[in-house]
Amino acid sequence: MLANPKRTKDEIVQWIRSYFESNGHGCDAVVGISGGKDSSVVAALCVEALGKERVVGVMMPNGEQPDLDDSKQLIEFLGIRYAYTDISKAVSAVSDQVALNMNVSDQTRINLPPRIRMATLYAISQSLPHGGRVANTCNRSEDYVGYSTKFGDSAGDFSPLANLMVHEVIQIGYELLLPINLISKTPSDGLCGKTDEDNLGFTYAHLDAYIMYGTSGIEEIDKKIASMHDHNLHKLNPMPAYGTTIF
Ligand SMILES: Nc1ncnc2c1ncn2[C@@H]1O[C@H](COP(=O)(O)OP(=O)(O)OC[C@H]2O[C@@H]([n+]3cccc(C(=O)O)c3)[C@H](O)[C@@H]2O)[C@@H](O)[C@H]1O
Ligand SMILES: Nc1ncnc2c1ncn2[C@@H]1O[C@H](COP(=O)(O)OP(=O)(O)OP(=O)(O)O)[C@@H](O)[C@H]1O
Repeated sequence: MLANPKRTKDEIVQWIRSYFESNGHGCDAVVGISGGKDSSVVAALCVEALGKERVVGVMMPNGEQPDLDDSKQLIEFLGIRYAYTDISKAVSAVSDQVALNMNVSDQTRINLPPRIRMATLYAISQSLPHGGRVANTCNRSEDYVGYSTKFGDSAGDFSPLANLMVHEVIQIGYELLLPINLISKTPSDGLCGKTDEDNLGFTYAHLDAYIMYGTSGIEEIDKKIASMHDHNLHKLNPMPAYGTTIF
């Protein structure tokens, strides 16, 4: 629990400002807007840091998206510029070509859309007149167990929420006065139709308790979290490389 959400919010806003001063002077922040709390909070933080003129929200439905109105609501609420790109043709083009060679696995079906979204965000970012920097919207809880697609939604140029657990992101959302329906929405990856908590097999409350206190209070869940953490650390660590790298 953040002791002082306003202070943390102000610190992140300042951090985003400094990031852009040294890494993207004059360019725009590009945020994929799913209509969930993470992208809503990231977009709002960028607006506070850079001004609404320098934030571009990108809606990327994979065909029909039942909660598209939530993305539109956020974009309207913040008054930011936006782009709309239906990724379904790109997703099926890649998957159809793979299918000519082998069976397309469920793992591929789940992770291809976030990777196409990543490519889309960079395509938009690099086409902006003043250039852009792509926001990563992952939070600490998701990162802890690797609940993201490697080089998909785990990618980005800067990551404002990487050190905030889910319940802390919600606190920041309230601090930013974002619409309650977006902040309190049940998290889902929008990929397989299940909620995050169904997929994970534990709640974010369990996960955040484990991160804070070393236990969720349930031994079986603790083992699962520890195992996911170990198995997915490769998503956060730099890519192993042969030899000694000199930069
Ligand atoms: N030990 C290791 N060292 C280095 N690399 C390793 C590795 N093990 C796998 N890999 C590589 O990583 C790949 C697997 O990683 P990845 O492609 O990410 O796939 P994976 O971890 O299997 O799946 C991603 C999970 O994240 C969930 N997700 C995705 C996107 C957004 C959200 C959300 O709600 O925010 C959730 C999704 O539902 C799914 O459960 C393997 O194919 C392999 O290339
Ligand atoms: N349909 C979409 N349109 C635009 N961006 C998307 C879309 N789906 C996912 N994204 C981007 O990928 C990130 C991860 O999305 P995901 O749906 O997996 O949920 P999440 O981690 O719970 O995030 P959020 O709370 O923002 O929904 C989002 O924060 C957003 O930036």
